[in-house]
Amino acid sequence: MSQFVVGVSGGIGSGKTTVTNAFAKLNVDIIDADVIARDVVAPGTKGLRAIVDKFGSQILDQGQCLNRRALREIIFSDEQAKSWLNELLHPLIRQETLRQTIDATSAYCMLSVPLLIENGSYKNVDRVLIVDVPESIQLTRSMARDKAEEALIKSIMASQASRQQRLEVADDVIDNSGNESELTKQVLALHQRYLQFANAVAQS
Ligand SMILES: CC(C)(COP(=O)(O)OP(=O)(O)OC[C@H]1O[C@@H](n2cnc3c(N)ncnc32)[C@H](O)[C@@H]1O)[C@@H](O)C(=O)NCCC(=O)NCCS
Ligand SMILES: Nc1ncnc2c1ncn2[C@@H]1O[C@H](COP(=O)(O)OP(=O)(O)OP(=O)(O)O)[C@@H](O)[C@H]1O
Repeated sequence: MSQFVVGVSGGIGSGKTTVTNAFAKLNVDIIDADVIARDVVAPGTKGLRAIVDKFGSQILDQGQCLNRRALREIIFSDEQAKSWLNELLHPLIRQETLRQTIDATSAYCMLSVPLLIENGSYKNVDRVLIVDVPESIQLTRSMARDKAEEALIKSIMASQASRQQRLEVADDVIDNSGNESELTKQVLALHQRYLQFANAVAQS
């Protein structure tokens, strides 16, 4: 198991995946809750069976996989449906996240969790890294990436912690309002810092 765990979070479209991809290039093991959230509803899983029982087979696409866009539109306009989905998936995601964290072998590893603040899991990591951009950038980048309506992205943002709440628990902040080369500089500096922390823990 890695000696040191950095929890990474940020609102929708802030750049978590872009940031963790940059750390992965430096051979840091990444455990990504969004990726795990997809695995636990893959065809044949009990997660997908429960979703089909609840919403009917119209929630599947033609290839019998989960139609994620359709489910996204349901849960971010129906509070009860969102709570139901969270209660189904969050324990499954937590269990698999823990398993992958134990398996990580890099000097330090990164746990990328969109809801790190909301679900309290920031208390279980050694350090909290927040990827920060103004809300206007979250909105434009998410809309461009997902070809989504402004109202949908705004309703997802409203269901997440605020920028202020995230910054309050941050140990480190990446400002991702600039271009990718400005991002890379910040990643390289933090990588050196995290290696030092991991070494200090290993020697203690
Ligand atoms: C609703 C789903 C099917 C939409 O899938 P889609 O491929 O369109 O989006 P994706 O999974 O890439 O999520 C995009 C972003 O939406 C936000 N988001 C997703 N789920 C939630 C949630 N339950 N609450 C608040 N924000 C969320 C996060 O910022 C996430 O990074 C999917 O997000 C999902 O299964 N959500 C429930 C599980 C969950 O809470 N995942 C995120 C935290 S682990
Ligand atoms: N510095 C940047 N400049 C321009 N575009 C960027 C930058 N960083 C990220 N992006 C783009 O913004 C979009 C959102 O980034 P990314 O997918 O990494 O965010 P995320 O936090 O993982 O999002 P989500 O919460 O929705 O999973 C992507 O299309 C990405 O390519």
